[in-house]
Amino acid sequence: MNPTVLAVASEIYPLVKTGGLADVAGALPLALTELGLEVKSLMPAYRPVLAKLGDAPVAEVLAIPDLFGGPARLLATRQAGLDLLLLDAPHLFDRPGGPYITETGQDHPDNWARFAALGKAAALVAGGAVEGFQPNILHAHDWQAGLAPVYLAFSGARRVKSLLTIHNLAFQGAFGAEIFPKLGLPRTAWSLEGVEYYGSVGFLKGGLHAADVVTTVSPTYAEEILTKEGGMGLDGLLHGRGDRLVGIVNGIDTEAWNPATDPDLPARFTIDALNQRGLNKRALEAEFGLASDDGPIFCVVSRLTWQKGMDVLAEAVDDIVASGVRLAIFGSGDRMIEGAFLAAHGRHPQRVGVKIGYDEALAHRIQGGADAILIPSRFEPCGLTQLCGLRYGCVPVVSRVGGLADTVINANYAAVISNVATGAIFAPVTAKSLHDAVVRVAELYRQPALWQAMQKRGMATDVSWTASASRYADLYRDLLKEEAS
Ligand SMILES: Nc1ncnc2c1ncn2[C@@H]1O[C@H](COP(=O)(O)OP(=O)(O)O[C@H]2O[C@H](CO)[C@@H](O)[C@H](O)[C@H]2O)[C@@H](O)[C@H]1O
Repeated sequence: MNPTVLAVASEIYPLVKTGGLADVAGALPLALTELGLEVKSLMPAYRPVLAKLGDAPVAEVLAIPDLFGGPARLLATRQAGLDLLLLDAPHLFDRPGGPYITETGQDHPDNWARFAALGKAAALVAGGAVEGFQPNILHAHDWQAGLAPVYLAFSGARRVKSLLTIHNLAFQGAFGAEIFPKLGLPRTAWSLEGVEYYGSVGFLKGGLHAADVVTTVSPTYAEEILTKEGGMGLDGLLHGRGDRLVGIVNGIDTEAWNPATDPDLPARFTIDALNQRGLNKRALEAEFGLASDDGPIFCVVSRLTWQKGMDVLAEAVDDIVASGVRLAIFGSGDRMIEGAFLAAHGRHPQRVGVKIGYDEALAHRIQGGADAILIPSRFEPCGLTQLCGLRYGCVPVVSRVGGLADTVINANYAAVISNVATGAIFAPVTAKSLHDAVVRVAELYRQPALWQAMQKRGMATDVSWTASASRYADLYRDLLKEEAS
């Protein structure tokens, strides 16, 4: 049986994005479609999403008279090659602020209802509520879609198999027990096998139990979340899933991230015309106000948070500068960390360039001009920026965690002499070991033949979705076979 997939996510690039989840939810369906699968993606019709639709034809395909306190409908449309179902529920989604937080940075107080509504709508679609579309696979992403497999399981629609993908176990969607009666789930769902989680309602927890298969975004992260340190309280449950927990690394959209055609780059380049990259580096120096010299520029494109180890980088900045390299730091997040980087810029105006903000085009210009990208994450389910770095000849320097360890080949002695290294891996995540890694990589940079070979190997690495999308398709097929047998 060919899989027909309903993908459910709270953010999808290019419609709305707060992080890597949106990239995956935007790119995986396209890769699956290339493999011949039918995929529709369900997401909330946030105010800016509706504003972005422009002239695209939109059809109402389902009316839901009361969905958590107001009327809702599903709108079918196409955007950026994606077949979309938008959950239009104005009382939940037509408001200012981001997908999860208000304009003043607080969680929307009714997030439980907003994302329960997403899960409920997904189960309705899986149950055949949209004429002409009967999925046999429901693929939910992260806690915001965590209740989709739960509603599905309790709806009795056993013909549809479900997967839940964990993009980040740190976000679990836990809410007070008082919301349970409002979820419309049977009483039996208030249990260890249901949504009950240490006396509260756990959206992710419920989904991890209810889904037929749980996946996460790299094999190493799939192992890490089985440990006490990495499991964030869910390791016991995940252990219980046995071989129903699978790690599949992410890819990136290699059309959007193509240095040969990238409209955002001052100079486009290829493996065979790598010297063109130098123009981007000069432009980057100018953009970040860095002194021009023949040493390397290490960059950051990241949420500036504890997860990403950005506080550790802030601690290491002075030593890194003392070793002769320059830094171009871009991102936003934790105010303290932003402040620490701005202060470092104050101390070393021409050695540390800092920009606070969010800008896709600038992310491309940085990856296309810097020599190396620093990713000192404390944990990293997969990571996408190291994949972009590989593709753009921006050598990744990463901590040995999660998907970072799975996608970069460390330039240790053996890897260097056998010509397989694509970057550098360090551990533990401390200022000292990060600094040591920077020094080690800067030494490699000073050996141009070796360095260029490493850049080229990175650029030749397959970071597309092709292989991973096939693995998801195989998983779907295996699940459907179980159903048939
Ligand atoms: N200031 C800025 N301006 C422009 N673009 C910026 C930016 N800061 C970050 N980005 C972009 O946002 C994305 C972030 O990707 P990450 O893999 O770091 O995801 P994140 O930690 O959000 O998500 C979680 O989900 C993803 C997807 O599964 C996992 O890879 C990851 O490990 C997990 O933590 C990248 O596309 C990056 O280029």
